[in-house]
Amino acid sequence: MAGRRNMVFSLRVKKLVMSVKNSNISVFVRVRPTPEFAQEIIKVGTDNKTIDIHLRRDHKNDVVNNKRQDWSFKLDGFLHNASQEDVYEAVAKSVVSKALDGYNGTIMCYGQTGAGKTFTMTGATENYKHRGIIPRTLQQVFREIENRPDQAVTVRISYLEIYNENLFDLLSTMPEVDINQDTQLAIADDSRGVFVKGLSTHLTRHEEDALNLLFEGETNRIIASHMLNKNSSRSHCIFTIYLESHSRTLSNAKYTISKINLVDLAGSERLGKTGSEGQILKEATYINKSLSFLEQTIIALADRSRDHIPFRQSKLTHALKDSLGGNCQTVLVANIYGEATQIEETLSTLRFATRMKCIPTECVAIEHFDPERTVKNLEKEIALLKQELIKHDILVNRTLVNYEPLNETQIANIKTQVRRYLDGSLDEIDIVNVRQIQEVFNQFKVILSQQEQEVEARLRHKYTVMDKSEAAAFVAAHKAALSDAERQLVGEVDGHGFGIGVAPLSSKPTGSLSGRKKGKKSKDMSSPVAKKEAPASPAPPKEPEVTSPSKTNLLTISAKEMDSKDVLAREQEVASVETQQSESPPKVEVTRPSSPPPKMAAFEEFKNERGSEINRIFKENKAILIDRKAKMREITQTINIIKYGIDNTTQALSAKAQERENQGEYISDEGQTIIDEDEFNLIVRLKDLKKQYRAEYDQLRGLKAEVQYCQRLVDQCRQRLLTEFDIWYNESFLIPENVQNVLKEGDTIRPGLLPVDKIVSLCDDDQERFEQLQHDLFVDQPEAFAFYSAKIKSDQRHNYLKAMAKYYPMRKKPGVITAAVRNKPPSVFSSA
Ligand SMILES: Nc1ncnc2c1ncn2[C@@H]1O[C@H](COP(=O)(O)OP(=O)(O)OP(=O)(O)O)[C@@H](O)[C@H]1O
Repeated sequence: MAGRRNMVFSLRVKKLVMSVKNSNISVFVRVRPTPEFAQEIIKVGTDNKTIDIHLRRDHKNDVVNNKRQDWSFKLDGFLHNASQEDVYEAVAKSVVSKALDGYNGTIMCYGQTGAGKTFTMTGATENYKHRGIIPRTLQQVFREIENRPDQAVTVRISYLEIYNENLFDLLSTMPEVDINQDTQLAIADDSRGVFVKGLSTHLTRHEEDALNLLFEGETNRIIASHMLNKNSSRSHCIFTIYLESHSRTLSNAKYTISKINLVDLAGSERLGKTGSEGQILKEATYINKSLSFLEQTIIALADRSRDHIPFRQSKLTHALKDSLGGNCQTVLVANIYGEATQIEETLSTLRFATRMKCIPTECVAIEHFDPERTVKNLEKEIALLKQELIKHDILVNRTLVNYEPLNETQIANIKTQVRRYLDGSLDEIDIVNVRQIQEVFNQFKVILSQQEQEVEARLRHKYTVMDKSEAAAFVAAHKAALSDAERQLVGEVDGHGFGIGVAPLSSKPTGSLSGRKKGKKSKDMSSPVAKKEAPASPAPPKEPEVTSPSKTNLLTISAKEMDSKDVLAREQEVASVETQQSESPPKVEVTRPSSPPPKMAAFEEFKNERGSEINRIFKENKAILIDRKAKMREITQTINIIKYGIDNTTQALSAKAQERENQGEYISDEGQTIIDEDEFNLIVRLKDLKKQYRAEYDQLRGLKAEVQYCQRLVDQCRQRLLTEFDIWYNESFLIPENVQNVLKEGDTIRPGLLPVDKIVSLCDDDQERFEQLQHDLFVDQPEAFAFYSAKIKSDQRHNYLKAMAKYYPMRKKPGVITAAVRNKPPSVFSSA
């Protein structure tokens, strides 16, 4: 479990996992030498790994378990009467060796007080042979370092004591430790793993340095036990060796970090047995607690289904978090007494050891990368590759190619080249190197994105942008409203369905059934519908003045063209309006009809009025379409005639050939077949016919493309005409004029695009109030009219904007661009 968690960690920090070793914690049992070894009770298997405990019923300790007599434990080795060296060989040697390869290692001694834990871990100082695992480990570490000349290994050491849940730095007395530093130790746990905050670590270059630290720690342990009145054997001690191994080859940026924890646990005997009290009781309580937490942690670690491991329950388990299985080679030495009298604690120790053995390990060596070395290596590599490239260029006669990053001048040059290439003044852009190619593409991208922005800006300027749902609603409404007119008035390709007449804006009729504002727009009161609604029309409509472009050129309604036409038209109209305002006598005010006219009649008027220009284009395009179709028919007929001629001639030739065959062929001296004149003429004719056929067919193909193109233009015109009509109709008959006036200043929305019911309902109340005010004020205070009028208009405007709030964002969003062109005159809402 812990191993899996460690794996996740290592991947997160992007280190390289060299190899994974899956196994369990190794457990050895070491018996303290005794002449009274209980041979009948403790039996060791021939494999030296199996330990059987057999208790006789009459044994005085059978109170331990009077039901069970036999226990069997399977461990990794039984060390009886083993020398310190043998113990080290069996327990520690490979762990230490692996630590230098980057694997973490932990060796731990567990057992009852006096069973030999400290002897095993630290050993005795009187006799060199009795030195324990720690001094031997230090020796092995420095020897192995000496044997690895290609590696630069740094060794650091710390020594921690945990006594009654308090942490002590056993090396805090070393001269290099800053005594002013906060000595409060705390176990911390972050992405680097577990460490003790405030614990001093000491760089050591020799075995002797390291041993000094060990002894300093041991001494401090004893002194502290006197000063603080604590029993040194009642604490847990963790001696840690930190290793960091770099390659001496500078080009190798990989390095490993590992640590070896050497743990001497406090005596594990049970509280009840000691019958202790006071200080001893307190110590025993802490030890028991921490050891039982250790046991719980071990049980949890052994259970692969457990997600949570209670490491933080005690200082000991927390400090050993990354040393108990997981990404660590862990070895436990279970120290026991050999005497029968201690069998109870021996059994307890063996049970603990067996549980420990179940903890899985997934030991991983992690390679780190030294960033400085990596950068240096890459720089070297780049320099080398550049040299290679220069040599290569010389060999293929490509001199003076620069591989450095492009400077601003070079980029500007490339930009100019790309622009010239795009406008056609440069045929090719010579390839120089990869950087230049990349910059060329980059410039293409820049230009493309600039153009996209420009196009979008132009479209936004020209069209009202609606979001899709609005557009769909609009189209549906549009279709419904115009279905009658559409069926009857548009869509006939022969051109008879439209009353097309083009009236220049300057010569617009003066009256209109739409009853629009005086001076804003000419009114055509002579239209049939208008006559019904307003019979006193003052002027008949003028004949439209057609200024058609050359018939040989197709008329398109590309956005650009329409723009220019619209601008021209608007300018003309403005001029016309100004002229009317300054020169013409005031026209008779024509009021808007109380109910909107039928759309069919209105459409006729529209085509003569605002829609005249587009109607003209539509008509001309359709005329061209009809002409091209007629030509297509003609050519098709011609082709059919030629085909008929080809078939006949081919038949005649076959007959001639058959005749020749029947009569016997004449062969010339050169071996060629001789034919008569008729046959010769037939061949010539067939050739001519085929030539004609090909020519006519090519012409037909061209015409076909032309017809398709014309058809598209006609369709576009038709659609545009309908859309404009719709807007015009709404503005002219459905949307109250005051609403249009109010919105005139806002100038960004055309009312023809909005659902009419919404517009009307917006201003009903305001309109009523306004009329009432007008009435009252004109009577009493005519001079206040402007003020109140402005106020009312402002209120109306705000009401409108409030109601329209939901329409505003949609114009900012990219969406469907509708054909509601804003720059067609005259609309109080339209703007260029
Ligand atoms: N294998 C051994 N060979 C010789 N002497 C030993 C051996 N094991 C233990 N002893 C001796 O037994 C005594 C108690 O051993 P030690 O202090 O190592 O026990 P301990 O388990 O560490 O006890 P504590 O829990 O009190 O620290 C010491 O005097 C030690 O020298």
